[in-house]
Amino acid sequence: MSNSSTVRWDPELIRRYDLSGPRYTSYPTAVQFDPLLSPERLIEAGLATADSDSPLSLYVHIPFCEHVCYYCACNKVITRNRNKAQPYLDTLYREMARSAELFSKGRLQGRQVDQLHWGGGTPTFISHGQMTELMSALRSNFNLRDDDNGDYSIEVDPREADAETIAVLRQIGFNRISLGVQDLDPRVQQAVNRIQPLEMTQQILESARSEGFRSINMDLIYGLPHQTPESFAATLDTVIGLSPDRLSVFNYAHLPDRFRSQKHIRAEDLPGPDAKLQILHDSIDRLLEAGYVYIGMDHFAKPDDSLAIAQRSRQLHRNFQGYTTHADCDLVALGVSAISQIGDVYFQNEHDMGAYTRAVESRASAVKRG
Ligand SMILES: C=Cc1c2[nH]c(c1C)Cc1[nH]c(c(CCC(=O)O)c1C)Cc1[nH]c(c(C)c1CCC(=O)O)Cc1[nH]c(c(C)c1C=C)C2
Ligand SMILES: C[C@H]1O[C@@H](n2cnc3c(N)ncnc32)[C@H](O)[C@@H]1O
Ligand code: MET
Ligand code: SF4
Repeated sequence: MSNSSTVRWDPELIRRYDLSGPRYTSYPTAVQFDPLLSPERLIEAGLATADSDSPLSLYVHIPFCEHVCYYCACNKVITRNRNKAQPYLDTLYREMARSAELFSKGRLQGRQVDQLHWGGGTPTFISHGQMTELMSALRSNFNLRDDDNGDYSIEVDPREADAETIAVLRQIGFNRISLGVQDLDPRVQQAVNRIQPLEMTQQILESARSEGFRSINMDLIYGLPHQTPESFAATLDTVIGLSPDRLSVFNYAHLPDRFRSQKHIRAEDLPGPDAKLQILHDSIDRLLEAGYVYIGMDHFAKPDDSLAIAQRSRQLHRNFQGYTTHADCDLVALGVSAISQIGDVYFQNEHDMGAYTRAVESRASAVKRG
């Protein structure tokens, strides 16, 4: 789409593609990984094609959540035991030192980190002290910017943060934030086990604004149990009233055999394909009317947001994490199940916490396949 003020809408086309296929959320799809290459050979191949001048993008995965949201398809560990965080961080530090040595030392010395993202799970599950220490460790291993000109973002669950958390995040160097909202309807929230009153989201949003975060994103999901075109329109109107800089509106992927907690969601409570299509259609119309620009896939942004500006100047790029204004970065990803991209090669870390920990303990790397 070159001209962002309108979206061409072709119901025929949509029906034709209303099939299950490999999901776009995960490019490359699993089949494109080659399990036969050893991790060492992979890393060599990536290093051989890596560009020594290109900036770096860093991703850190923090998998813990205190409560399970039934719909969730993310790689996470549900626990109330905060003592689990430190051993994981210790493993992460070990992996980090090795990754820095491989990808930011020697020939690749000093590559500037233009993009940093902490995702999860719930990154704010760890304590303020642990977050501060994690950022310091990243700074001492990689060349982080200190001029606030990088895109340094974090996923925040409003139920797991307060004004002080937001202040700490800003202080340690984050300038973008993404809030998980999903749906504001109490009935939907109940059905997905995620009770999050509007006031909670509002408070975190206000804190983020007053701390000077330059971009605030919110995640919504359509297709959740008990949603109707009317109920989702109400959620969307309230969200538009909150005026986030960006909005992600994800299509709920219901795969209960793969994501066990989705078995708590009854198929008969889900909106049917027609209702879902109506919700999507209404949402796009409503967002365009409210002045948002359609970036592509699930993403919308205000016209003055860097993604929208990049789209107009044709500088918009997509990697497997989503849209980005950074074309040329190699991506170094740390943590359980994280995926890196160095030169022409993708690497995936061990998915399972035990396997990840053992791999880092024995060889300081958890790359499983690429
Ligand atoms: C942070 C949350 C999410 C991530 N992925 C999804 C969410 C909500 C969505 C998702 N990811 C996968 C599926 C399954 C679909 C299927 O066809 O089976 C769904 C609904 C699987 C998946 N995700 C990634 C890969 C490579 C795969 C397929 C391979 C596999 O089975 O392991 C990559 C990936 N997942 C997330 C991110 C941020 C990401 C890329 C960096 C998290
Ligand atoms: C990272 C974001 O992924 C979205 N998310 C989590 N699980 C699913 C799913 N099964 N289908 C679609 N989106 C999902 C949430 O909106 C979360 O905030
Ligand atoms: N766990 C956070 C939330 O649900 C971030 C998005 S989901 C990985 O709000
Ligand atoms: S949506 Fe976020 S908070 Fe909920 S289970 Fe998934 S990762 Fe955890």
